[in-house]
Amino acid sequence: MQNHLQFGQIQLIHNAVPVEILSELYTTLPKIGWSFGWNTPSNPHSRYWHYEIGHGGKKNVLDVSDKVRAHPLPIFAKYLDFFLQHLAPAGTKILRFYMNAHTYGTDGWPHTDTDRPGEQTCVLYLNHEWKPEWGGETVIFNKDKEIVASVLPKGNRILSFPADSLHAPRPLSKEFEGLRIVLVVKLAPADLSVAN
Ligand SMILES: O=C(O)CCC(=O)C(=O)O
Ligand SMILES: [Fe+2]
Repeated sequence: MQNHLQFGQIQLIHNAVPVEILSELYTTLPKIGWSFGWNTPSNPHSRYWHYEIGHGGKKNVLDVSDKVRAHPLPIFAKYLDFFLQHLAPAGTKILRFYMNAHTYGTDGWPHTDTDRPGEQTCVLYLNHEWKPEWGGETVIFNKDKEIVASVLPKGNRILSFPADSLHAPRPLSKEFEGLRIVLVVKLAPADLSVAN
């Protein structure tokens, strides 16, 4: 089914990306110059690894697709085009586009991605293999701060959820010796007012 991503829903899309795009992403990952120190305003002390592609911050309401397409590594434009053509509803705007990575000890923290209602976050997981004992789930909370979704970061799945809902990447266990990598795209629907 095409363009089945729905704003306002929590959705987990399996085998989300075609194998050509996925394998190019995997071969690109070792070339990424990660920088350490990214954090979420809800806890500036909880820092982790980050690689910026779209250069849109939390307050951004403008489409950053052109910046993604201008990135020197062409795979990000390929992912973006696939995403817009096959997953996102017509007219979707791309507000943010980046990669994050966590190692053991660099805990995620509960946060919202925006205060503006109607936007959506899509997390593509980029670890080939994931074992339950490694932890690192993404959890999503409801308004009563109860967990309503908990998803293991298995490669080639996209978790899509309303960007103003509280969520967190959970800590990794000491057994996990690698990088837990995600490519995150934040979206606004075609008809969303950008007045706020
Ligand atoms: O890594 C995750 O599971 C979630 C990422 C996230 O919440 C974010 O980048 O805003
Ligand atoms: Fe987030």
